Amino acid sequence: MQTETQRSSSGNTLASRVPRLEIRHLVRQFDGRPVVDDVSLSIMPGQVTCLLGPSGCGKSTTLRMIAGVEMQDSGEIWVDGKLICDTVFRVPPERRQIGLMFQDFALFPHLSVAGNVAYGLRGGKDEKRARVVELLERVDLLQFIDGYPHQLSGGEQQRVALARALAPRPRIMLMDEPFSGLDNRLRDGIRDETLGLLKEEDTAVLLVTHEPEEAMRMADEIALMRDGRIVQQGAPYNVYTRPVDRAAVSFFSDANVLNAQVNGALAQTPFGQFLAPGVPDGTNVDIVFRPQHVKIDFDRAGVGPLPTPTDGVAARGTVVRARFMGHESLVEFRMDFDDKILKVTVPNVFLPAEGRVMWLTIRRDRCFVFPTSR
Ligand SMILES: Nc1ncnc2c1ncn2[C@@H]1O[C@H](COP(=O)(O)OP(=O)(O)OP(=O)(O)O)[C@@H](O)[C@H]1O
Repeated sequence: MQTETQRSSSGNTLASRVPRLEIRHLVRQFDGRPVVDDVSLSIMPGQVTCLLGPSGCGKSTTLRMIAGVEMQDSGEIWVDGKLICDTVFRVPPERRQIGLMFQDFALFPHLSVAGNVAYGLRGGKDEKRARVVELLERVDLLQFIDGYPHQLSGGEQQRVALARALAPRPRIMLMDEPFSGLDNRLRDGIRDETLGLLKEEDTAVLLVTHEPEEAMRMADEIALMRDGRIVQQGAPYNVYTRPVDRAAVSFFSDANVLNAQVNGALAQTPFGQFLAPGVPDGTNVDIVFRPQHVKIDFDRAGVGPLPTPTDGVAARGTVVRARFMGHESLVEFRMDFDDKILKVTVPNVFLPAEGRVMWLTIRRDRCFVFPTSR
């Protein structure tokens, strides 16, 4: 039975609350191994969700099931409140109104730019031509309308591919590492341009990437995937600042780890005590913090800074290496208390000499305490 929401015309408030794309409990196994394991997510019109995770975690397989070129073992795919695929019913890929943009976007070499963009379009000649012109104008390539792919640079070809994917006004765009073939200089501009166009068209976007920076730059929401499962989902800021576990911290940046044991809901370390509320006595925990959240202080005749509530106790270390990284400096310390290396980043240029003794404190509000999983 149709719901009120499904019947309402697109654009009104009722319809806009229905996810453009919703996948429910998708599972896909290969050789008895689940590579996509109970994945669910929903994306609203005009929203960009990034499926982010390391190589082999099941991102592309998820995308292929949504596109309809791979069948799930179980689970459902819904578009605009209508079921398009479960294990018995299946709308074929060409009728799903889903656009695809992959890394090897392969324009047809024998077709002109106009021919490429018009490829998936239906309708009369004039109507098609008007849409091609409109899109080439928007990607700023109208002057190449009668040119051929081999006459264009990589970035220009990518923009033609974007115009081709957008031409039939797909409701959903699936993108699999679409920018990884481009050099850094071009990439940022094309990413922003692509995002602008997709938002204007109110397309729901699922972008697959293994690069956290790309996900942070593009996504309204990040779904962090590992071993076939979504382990965390939310706005980039939340995923970055409230990671679910140690691996989630490390996926976004370098991470330092202190090991400690909990006693009376406190973990005792050379940097002072850390709260571990609700963690039973005797539990081993990892105290995880990013290099940018360590403060460096000078040694004053063997004495460091006094303890403070925000930064805890200072611990002493010796510089083993300092490197200028462009917008920051990375300094590595060998700590007196365990002989292990801690990484610290400092804005701009800070390059203390190797062998110099200094004192480190950690911003306690930026530390994460997780039970050790080993
Ligand atoms: N047709 C297939 N037959 C057997 N195994 C497969 C098949 N397709 C994918 N796999 C396996 O499933 C796992 C997930 O692959 P998938 O391509 O979805 O990962 P991914 O996260 O997209 O990785 P990448 O970022 O490297 O593309 C991998 O171990 C892969 O080898």
